[in-house]
Amino acid sequence: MGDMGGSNRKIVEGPAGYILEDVPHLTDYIPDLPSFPNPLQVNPAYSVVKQYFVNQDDTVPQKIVVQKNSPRGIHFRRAGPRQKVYFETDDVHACIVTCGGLCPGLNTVIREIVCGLSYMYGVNKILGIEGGYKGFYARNTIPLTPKSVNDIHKRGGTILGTSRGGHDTTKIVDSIEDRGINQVYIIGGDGTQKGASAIFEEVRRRRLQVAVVGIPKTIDNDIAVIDKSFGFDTAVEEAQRAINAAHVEAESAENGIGLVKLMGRYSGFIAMYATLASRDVDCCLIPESPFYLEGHGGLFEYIEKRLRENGHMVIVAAEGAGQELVAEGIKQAGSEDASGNKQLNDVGLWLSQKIKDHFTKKEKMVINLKYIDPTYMIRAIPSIASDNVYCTLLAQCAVHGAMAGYTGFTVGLVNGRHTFIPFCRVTEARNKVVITDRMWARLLSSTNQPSFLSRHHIEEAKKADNEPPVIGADNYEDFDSPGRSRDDGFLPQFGVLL
Ligand SMILES: Nc1ncnc2c1ncn2[C@@H]1O[C@H](COP(=O)(O)OP(=O)(O)OP(=O)(O)O)[C@@H](O)[C@H]1O
Ligand SMILES: O=P(O)(O)OC[C@H]1O[C@](O)(CO)[C@@H](O)[C@@H]1O
Ligand SMILES: [Mg+2]
Repeated sequence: MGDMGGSNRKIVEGPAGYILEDVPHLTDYIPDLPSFPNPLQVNPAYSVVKQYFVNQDDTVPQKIVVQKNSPRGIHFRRAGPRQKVYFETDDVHACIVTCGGLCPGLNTVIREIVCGLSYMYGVNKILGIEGGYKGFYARNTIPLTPKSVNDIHKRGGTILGTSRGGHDTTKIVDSIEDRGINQVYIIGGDGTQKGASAIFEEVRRRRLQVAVVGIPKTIDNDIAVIDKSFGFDTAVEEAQRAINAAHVEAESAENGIGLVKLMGRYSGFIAMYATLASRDVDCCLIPESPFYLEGHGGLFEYIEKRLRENGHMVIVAAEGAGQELVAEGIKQAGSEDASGNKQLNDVGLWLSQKIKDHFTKKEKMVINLKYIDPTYMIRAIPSIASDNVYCTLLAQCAVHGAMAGYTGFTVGLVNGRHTFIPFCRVTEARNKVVITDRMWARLLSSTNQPSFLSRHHIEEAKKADNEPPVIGADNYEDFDSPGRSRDDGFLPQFGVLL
C-alpha cells in the first residue's frame, strides 16, 4: 500500500481501487512513544472473548452495494480494542466536554466514557469540563467517577452543561497542557467537531501526547458519513406524541388542521422519519424540498383537497423548511447564534397565519388550525433503550481508540460497523435528505402530497446527485451513504456492532 495523503489527510491506497481514509496516530509525530499490552487481556470479563481484539488491518467499506467490477473504494479504520495501548493506566488523565445543542443520550455517552475508562482500563483521573468549550478556560472542572455518573443516563440534557461559541483554540490547549490532560473526549455536532479538529491540530503542532477524540452528536442527523446520530430514534419516537395530538385535535374539529413543527435546521430527517412512522401525516415540509403556497400544485390547493376529501389533515414542518418564503414574508434578515449558526424564523407560526388568512379571509371557509411546537421537548428527554446501547458502543469505541494511541478522529457507525473517521470527513459536508432518493419518494407516496417540484427542478436535483465521486468532496458517498442516499434508503439497525 502506498501513502497518497497530503499533510493533513492520511490516505492509503491498495490493490483494486482500495482506499483507506486513515486517522492520525500519536506515533505520527512522537515516533518513539512506548506501547504496553492492553490491560483488557487480563480483564476477567473480556479475556474470555474469542478474538476480542480488532485486527490491525481491519477496515470498513463506505460503499457496500457494488458490482462485479467495481473498485473496492473508500474504507475507514475499524473501531475497537487493540492488543497494544500507548498510555499506562496510571498516567491517563482524561476529560469530557459537551458542546452545541442538547440531544437525548448525552448523559449516557458521558457515563459510558467514564465507566469504559474505569472498568476496562482502570483509569481513575477523569474530569468533566463544564459549559462547553469555554469551560476549558472559564469554568471549574468536576471529577467524574463511575459512582457519580451511575444514574445520569436516566436524565435528559447533559450533567456537564453545554454552550455555543467561545471556542478559543489557544486557551483551550493551554488549559489541556496546564492541567496535564492527555485524553480529550469531545461530544457535539458539526460545529463541535470542527472545534475538535482545531484542538487536535494545535496539540499536534505542540507535539503533545494528547489524544483528541470526537463523539458525533446531533438530533438533526446532519453529520456526514455516519449511518445515524445517537438520540435520533428517541427524537423521532417523541415526535410521535406531538403528531398524535395534532391528529386527534384535527379529526375532532370541522376542517381541522394539525400543524407540528419539528427540529431540523438544514436537514429534514426527523420530520421525514416521524412522518413515515406516523401514517397520520398528510404533508411533510423539509428544508431540502422547496414548496410554494398559492396556485396550481401549491400547498393551499392540496390543503383544500384534503379537507374536502377527509375533513381534516396533519402537516409536519421541519424548522428549516421554507425559510426563504418566511424571510420574504416578514422582510427580516436572519441573525446568527454565538456559534455562527443561522437563526431561523418560525415557519410554524408563519404557516399557521398564512393558512388561516387564506382559508378564512380569502376562501371564506371554516377551518380549525392547531399549531403544536414540541421542538425542545423532543431533544430534552433521556434516550430510549436502543439509543442507550448505541451511546454505550460509541463511548467504548472512543475509549479504545484513544487508549490505542489514535487521535484526531470521530467515532461513527458506517454500514452498521463502528469506525474511526478523520475529523475532516465529518466536517466538510452536511448530511441532507436527498429528494431524488427512494426514501423521499416513499414519503411522497405515503402522504400523497405534491412534490412541489417542476420537471426542471427534478432534472437539476438528479444532476447534482449524480456528480462523479471525488475523494474529499462533499458528495462522493452520495451513492451509498445511509443517512443520505442508500439504495434501500433505510437507516440500518444496530444488530452488528464492533
Ligand atoms: N469552525 C469552527 N471552528 C472552531 N470551533 C467551532 C467551529 N464551529 C463551531 N465551533 C464551536 O463548536 C461549539 C458547538 O458548535 P455549534 O453551536 O455550531 O453546535 P454543534 O456542535 O454544531 O451542535 P448542534 O448543531 O447539533 O447543536 C461552539 O462552542 C462553537 O464555538
Ligand atoms: O435553540 P438552540 O439551543 O440554539 O438549538 C436549536 C438548534 O439545535 C438543533 O437542535 C441542533 O442543531 C437544531 O435542530 C436547532 O435549530
Ligand atoms: Mg451544528
